[in-house]
Amino acid sequence: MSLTGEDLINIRRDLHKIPELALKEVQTHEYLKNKISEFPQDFLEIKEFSELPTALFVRIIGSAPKRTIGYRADMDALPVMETNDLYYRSVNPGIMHACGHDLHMTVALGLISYFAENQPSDNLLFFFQPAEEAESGGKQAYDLGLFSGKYRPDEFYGLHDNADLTTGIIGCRNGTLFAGTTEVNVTIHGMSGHAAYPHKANDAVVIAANFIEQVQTIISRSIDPVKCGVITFGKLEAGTIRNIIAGKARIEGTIRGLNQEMILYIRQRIMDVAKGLESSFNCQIEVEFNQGGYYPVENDPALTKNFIDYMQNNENVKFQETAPAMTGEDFGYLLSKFPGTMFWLGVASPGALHSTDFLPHEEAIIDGVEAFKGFLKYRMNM
Ligand SMILES: CC(=O)N[C@@H](CCC[C@H](N)C(=O)O)C(=O)O
Repeated sequence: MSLTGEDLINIRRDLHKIPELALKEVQTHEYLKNKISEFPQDFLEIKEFSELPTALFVRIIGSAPKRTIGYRADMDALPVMETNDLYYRSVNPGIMHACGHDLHMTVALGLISYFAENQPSDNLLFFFQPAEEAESGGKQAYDLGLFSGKYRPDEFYGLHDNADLTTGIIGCRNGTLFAGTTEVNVTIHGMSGHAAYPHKANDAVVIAANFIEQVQTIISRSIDPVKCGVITFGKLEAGTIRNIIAGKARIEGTIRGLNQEMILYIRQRIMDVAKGLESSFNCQIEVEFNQGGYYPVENDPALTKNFIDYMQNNENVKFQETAPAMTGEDFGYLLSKFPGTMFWLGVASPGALHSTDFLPHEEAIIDGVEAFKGFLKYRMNM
């Protein structure tokens, strides 16, 4: 029997309890494997990879395949301390499914359980992907050659939950759905000293403060206001105690733009600011950039038109055309290799994505399974 709505909610709660960080999704991997082993196995294959041990492929062999349709569900959680008071709250302190990947995996399990019983006509490939929030697990899988031979999708789909959309709404747009991102790490080398003798030291905290302020003016003063860019520094570390001037500061952040040109422009301006501060503060500033697989998410024109047409014309689906978002996704890398579509699923959470009180409405899981199952059947003429 394919999974019921109640089964799906229980699965999501099980997964919610055991969040794991990027590339450490060991328990999650085991949980998924065990659950999938309970489904009929007649035309189902599970594939694991020693090169990317927490990843999992589930292939469902079609009855008369014309293509392989891929579906990606990300597995990792975030270093966030959950504040929701739930019986199924995270049991791993300081780690939380604050981006809804527990829900993404559950939707995939709902689809697998259905097609394990109702053989699809095309082949289906479900990719449980480690490391979406960091470390570019999708890119790693591609670069390791995992998508070769029978595991090569002809078209690829992926879903992300959306805290601001009404529960169950499917949101999508043709063209760019998500921004490209680049991680930026900055190390400022000043000179430590006694708090009472600033003239004999070079205060890395003051330099960091200037760096952050000046870099933020790139967005407000250097880029065309009708184009989008974001720079967020989410982590800042410096110093040891109040009365020692810090000799070193470390800043970690993320740059976002809806195209590569914007990302490269922001990178260049950050380097300009760093150079200027090196000379005005007589210090050294190291800047590292890492884009990994976080390319802009570009939905394929023809496949996405087909997807939107189906969702708009299906009376059981609530569809909304959405604007581009500045969230990032390494599914952008996979969509640069395989044509496909990424879409949103509304979960109406009171807390935002990545916040300690993110709390998606679980009924959305059933809506997500039904909407995408319907689309797959339509796509396969079933
Ligand atoms: C959907 C989502 O929240 N994705 C993350 C992706 C992070 C990419 C990279 N590690 C970075 O920080 O730039 C996001 O923060 O948008």
